[in-house]
Amino acid sequence: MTDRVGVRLKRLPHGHGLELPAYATPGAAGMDVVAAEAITIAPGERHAVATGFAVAIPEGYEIQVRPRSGLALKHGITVPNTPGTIDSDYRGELKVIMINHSTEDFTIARGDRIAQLVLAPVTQAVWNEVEELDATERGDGGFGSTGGHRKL
Ligand SMILES: O=c1ccn([C@H]2C[C@H](O)[C@@H](COP(=O)(O)OP(=O)(O)OP(=O)(O)O)O2)c(=O)[nH]1
Ligand SMILES: [Mg+2]
Repeated sequence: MTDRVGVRLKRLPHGHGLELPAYATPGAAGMDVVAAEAITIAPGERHAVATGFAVAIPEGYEIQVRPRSGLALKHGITVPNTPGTIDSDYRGELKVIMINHSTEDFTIARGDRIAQLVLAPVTQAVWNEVEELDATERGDGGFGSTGGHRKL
């Protein structure tokens, strides 16, 4: 059974009349979020698209702003800072940064589903500074040290 967590949401004046972010299917991880403004994003350009609402996420959670795969595959439209981070103490308008990686203008109408929001638990780290770290088989090998993407 999926956990459900209440999140306070405040519509801003330009958000009235819009659909609230919603899960498209019962098992969806993300809520599709709609644009509160109409905008055309030219090739290579980016824009912080208004959503028309602000939220107060419970402490211990964040919202991740993720791209929609359909927009990415069909139109080259994605979220350059994916996953965008909405902090639990942020009270400003939630915005979706979108970038057009295609060679054609991409037009967003008010009410279009532009991205998805995932509520996720947050664990904060506390540093325990030490002189030496424990040894491992990998050690400091990284960035392809175990081999490339294709076995020759
Ligand atoms: O896609 C995003 C990313 C961020 N934000 C808002 C909510 C978030 O809590 C705040 C700060 O985001 P982040 O920490 O990613 O940006 P920053 O560049 O570190 O700015 P700041 O110094 O304000 O933390 O901006 C959005 O509305 N959409
Ligand atoms: Mg920050």
